Amino acid sequence: METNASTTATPAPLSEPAGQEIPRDSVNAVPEGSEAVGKDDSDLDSVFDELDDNLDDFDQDGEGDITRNYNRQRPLHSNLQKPAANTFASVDDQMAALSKHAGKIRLDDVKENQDREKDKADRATSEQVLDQRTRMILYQMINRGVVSEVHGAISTGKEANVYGAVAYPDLHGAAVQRAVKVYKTAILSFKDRERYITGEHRFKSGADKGNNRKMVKLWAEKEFRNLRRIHSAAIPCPEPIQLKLHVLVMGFLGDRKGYAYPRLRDAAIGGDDADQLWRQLYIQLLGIMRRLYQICRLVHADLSEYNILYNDKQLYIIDVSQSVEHDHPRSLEFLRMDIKNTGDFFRRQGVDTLSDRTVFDFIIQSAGPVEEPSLSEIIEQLYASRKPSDDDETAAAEVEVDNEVFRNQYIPQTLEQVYDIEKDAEKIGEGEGDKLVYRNLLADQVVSKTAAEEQSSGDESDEGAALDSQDGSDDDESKFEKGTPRGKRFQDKEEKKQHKHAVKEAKAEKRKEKMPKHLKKRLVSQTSRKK
Ligand SMILES: Nc1ncnc2c1ncn2[C@@H]1O[C@H](COP(=O)(O)OP(=O)(O)OP(=O)(O)O)[C@@H](O)[C@H]1O
Ligand SMILES: [Mg+2]
Repeated sequence: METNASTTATPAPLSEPAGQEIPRDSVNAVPEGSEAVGKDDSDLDSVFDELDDNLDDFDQDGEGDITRNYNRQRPLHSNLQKPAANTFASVDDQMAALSKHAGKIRLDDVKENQDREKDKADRATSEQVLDQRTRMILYQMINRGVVSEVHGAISTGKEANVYGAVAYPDLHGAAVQRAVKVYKTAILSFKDRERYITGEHRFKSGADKGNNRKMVKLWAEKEFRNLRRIHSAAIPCPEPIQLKLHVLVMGFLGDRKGYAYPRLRDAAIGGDDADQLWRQLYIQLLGIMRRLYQICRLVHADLSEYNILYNDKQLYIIDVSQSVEHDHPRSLEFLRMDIKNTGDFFRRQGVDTLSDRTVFDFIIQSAGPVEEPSLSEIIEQLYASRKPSDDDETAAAEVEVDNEVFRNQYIPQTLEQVYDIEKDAEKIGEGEGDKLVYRNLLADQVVSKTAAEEQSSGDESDEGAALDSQDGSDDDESKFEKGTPRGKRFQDKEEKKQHKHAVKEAKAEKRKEKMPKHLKKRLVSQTSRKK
């Protein structure tokens, strides 16, 4: 049956079925460090190593509709490869069969965004731009109906190209736009990206620096998983649709004609109420950042006006391949960078921004709401509680100074990294724990697990599961306000306020006397080590 030697050498099919962990170390039959693409058939084995999962692929992430639609659509694809035939076909045969889709990849069909400068050189045929493996993956996706046609590049970047695509998920339905992100496999810039992977528990096996192709696959995987989480948390972002090696298909953020929404940087926001809208968008973004952190347990780590798309008063988060878990050893540092970059941008638009420190605390503080409109209300309260200054200029200068200090402050991520534990412990003992930059991470703040964490804990194996936190923010808060009686008895506002005040005072009193257990433990062990 198998006449072709290269097929005999094909490794056992590695499937990436629906909603399951994507294998971290899936082995491609690619020699280490090999970058030449399409040299021989064995090089394409990894593309064809999932021959029998044609239909399963559609069922990921609760994409049951797509499966149904696809099945309904099957008669249309009269010349579809049958899974059984597929399984035994040689790579050559499959390539020949799939190549019939060549005409459906028309990269010269570029939808240019008026605001985006696009070089003529970007327009190119798929043969010139896409390597053979990428083309095969796209043909396979076309064969399976994930996309029907791939059009021109929406963006050509250093690390990835994003193409517009069209799909017909419904038999007689309208076309839907999709975006296909193709990571470039022969790039060096991925090398600096290791810092995002190292320390990430989801990628314990780490990055194999010797093999760019594996590295790039890891990035695509990371982006796909992060998108799933973010999308499940109902944070506006592209819907993750399918991943195959270094090719990621996602929902298209743009209009029906195939024009992508502009990046926030290019958004045409003008008119009389522009200032108000910019402020509104700033507040919206702070809420998104908090939700990312608290619900998705992620820090974007490359958040800026370049990785946010804008349409109709709504921000969309994109480009999340480098996003890290909040227990990543450098996540707080990345968060601080995100706060700085986005804050700088909004300040340039004339928005009166909060200080970086205030934003940082707002994002990482586990207590408090994670849903709108409560999020925006809290932010307004943060504005209202700012120290009054004589004039705007003084206020801005003060914020600038505080930002500088904050940006240069050392942020310990774990107690292991606390620079001078004795001194910090003393501060806490003297009731000055509030001055510590990591105060929101101390045991008395992170009471046990937060509601958000409870909701999302264990979702590693079920990333697609809804990280549902839609229930009222009051409920969320109640979980944090340990010991705060709620209900009718406290409905009276004044009484409630007094009670809150009393609890706060009692807590402060307690803090004065009590050193957090883990700090104490560490102190004790340190002292005993010294002896
Ligand atoms: N789902 C999408 N819908 C519409 N446009 C998209 C989508 N995803 C990405 N884009 C467009 O493609 C551009 C690049 O995407 P992205 O930021 O994810 O890639 P990148 O990793 O930054 O690539 P590079 O760093 O190589 O430029 C975005 O600025 C955006 O204009
Ligand atoms: Mg980007």
